Amino acid sequence: MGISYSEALLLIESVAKLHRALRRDNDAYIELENAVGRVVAEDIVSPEATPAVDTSAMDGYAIQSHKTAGASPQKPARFRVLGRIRAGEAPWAEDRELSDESFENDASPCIEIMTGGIFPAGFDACVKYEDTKTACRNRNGLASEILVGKPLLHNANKRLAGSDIAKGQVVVKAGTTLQSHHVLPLASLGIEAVPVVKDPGVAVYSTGDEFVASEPWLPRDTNTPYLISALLDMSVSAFSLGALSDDERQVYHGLEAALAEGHDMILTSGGVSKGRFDHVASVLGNLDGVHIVFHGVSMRPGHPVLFAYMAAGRDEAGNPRTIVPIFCLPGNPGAAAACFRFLVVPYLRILRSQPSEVPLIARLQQRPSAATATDSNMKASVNGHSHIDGVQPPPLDRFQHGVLMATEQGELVARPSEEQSPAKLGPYASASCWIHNKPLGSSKLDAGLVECYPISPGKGLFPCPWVR
Ligand SMILES: Nc1nc2c(c(=O)[nH]1)N[C@H]1C(S)=C(S)[C@@H](COP(=O)(O)OP(=O)(O)OC[C@H]3O[C@@H](n4cnc5c(N)ncnc54)[C@H](O)[C@@H]3O)O[C@H]1N2
Ligand code: MOO
Repeated sequence: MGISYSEALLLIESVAKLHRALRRDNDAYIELENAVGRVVAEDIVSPEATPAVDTSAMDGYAIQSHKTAGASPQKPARFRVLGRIRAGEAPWAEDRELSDESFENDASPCIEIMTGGIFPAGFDACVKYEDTKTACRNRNGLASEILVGKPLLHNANKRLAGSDIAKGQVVVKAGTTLQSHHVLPLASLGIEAVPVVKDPGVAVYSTGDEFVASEPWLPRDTNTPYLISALLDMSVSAFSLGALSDDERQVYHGLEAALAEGHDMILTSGGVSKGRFDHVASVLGNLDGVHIVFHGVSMRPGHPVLFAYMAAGRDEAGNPRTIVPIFCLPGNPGAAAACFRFLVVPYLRILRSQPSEVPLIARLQQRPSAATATDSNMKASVNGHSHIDGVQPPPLDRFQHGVLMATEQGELVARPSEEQSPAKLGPYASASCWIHNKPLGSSKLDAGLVECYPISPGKGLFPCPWVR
């Protein structure tokens, strides 16, 4: 009958945490530009405050704002231009050569300044060119005196030193998957290399005679290409080990070889249910050092799923030196996909120090026919197990693919795909989310609300077409 999905997650978490602790030494620094897609291993802390100095946010004139108090178009404040500051120039020095113009009236000083120019000491605001009038020009035709027709606030159009990132601030948290937008603050701090988690290498086997041969009447292997691409989508290295036939000895030698090859994880699909040629569970039970954690989870699809690990070597404290987790996913492609998304992905996230995913909460748009069919299924059989033995099965978690949409009222709505059979793959082409229907009474959500996750594990954003 297996265990509940929440129990399975707890077991996965405990193995993954131990595995993570054993791999921590492999974290390394890599160049910022090459780190996009990688998971940050430890908090990245700002070594300094930015910007380093006060700069101008506009092209115009650095002035003392109090000199504009009471200014109006009829009674503008008058400034004489002492000089010019460009971006990239050293800070304005008091004794720098000033304009040789002689001024006939009692104007206040100002300095022409370009966006990004270092703000000169003693001036506290920048008046944009557009808000000034030129009163006099020098021999070169440049403004030597300007008029300002409205009051300016203290610090207007000025970027203050330290106003962006503070020294010691955590800029990117450990567990973040680095994306290009993170490069903006990191590059501004001069950070050229970042600490990243060593990505695991995952080996993938298909099982089944139907995938060893190639005949027109045989189905195509969909699970291995899917698993490889979903792993790559998460920036995890993935290798196909091909297909194993439904022969017990072949399965044994195939798994034994994969375990010896030093992969960080092994995924198989097929051969874990109750069929006469389903050898994966019995083979794993006979392999040295392999411990089966669970076989069977009360989830739909995917209930035959198996999770095991091989522990190798022991340190002085008795902890294994290496752990190789083995997820044996059910053969039906929809079941393999759901088990990957909701059992393997949580394991990989812990292994890479990523926080657990936070679902979007949406209103479930249930079709009347679907609700009736689900209810009757649930009554007849939970999880493929009938109640004839009188033992109550664990509560059932259901995972459906579908589309997540936002209404014009701003409400998120999850619409399950019409067809949810684990052998039908057409609906995946238009699905954008997984919908997690928790067992009755186990969800903290209001009735009618469900948790939704991106259909692709590596993407944090949902495509959200508007409902028309
Ligand atoms: N008596 C029972 N029979 C079945 C049960 C059960 O509880 N009692 N569970 C059903 C469920 S649910 C699933 S899911 C499947 C899983 O079975 P296996 O993991 O043993 O998978 P296979 O028997 O090898 O294959 C099942 C099905 O999936 C196709 N398949 C397998 N691998 C691939 C692949 N790489 N790419 C595409 N398709 C694949 C395979 O051809 C079969 O059609 O068991 C049910 N039976
Ligand atoms: O794992 Mo099966 O495909 O639940 O239906």
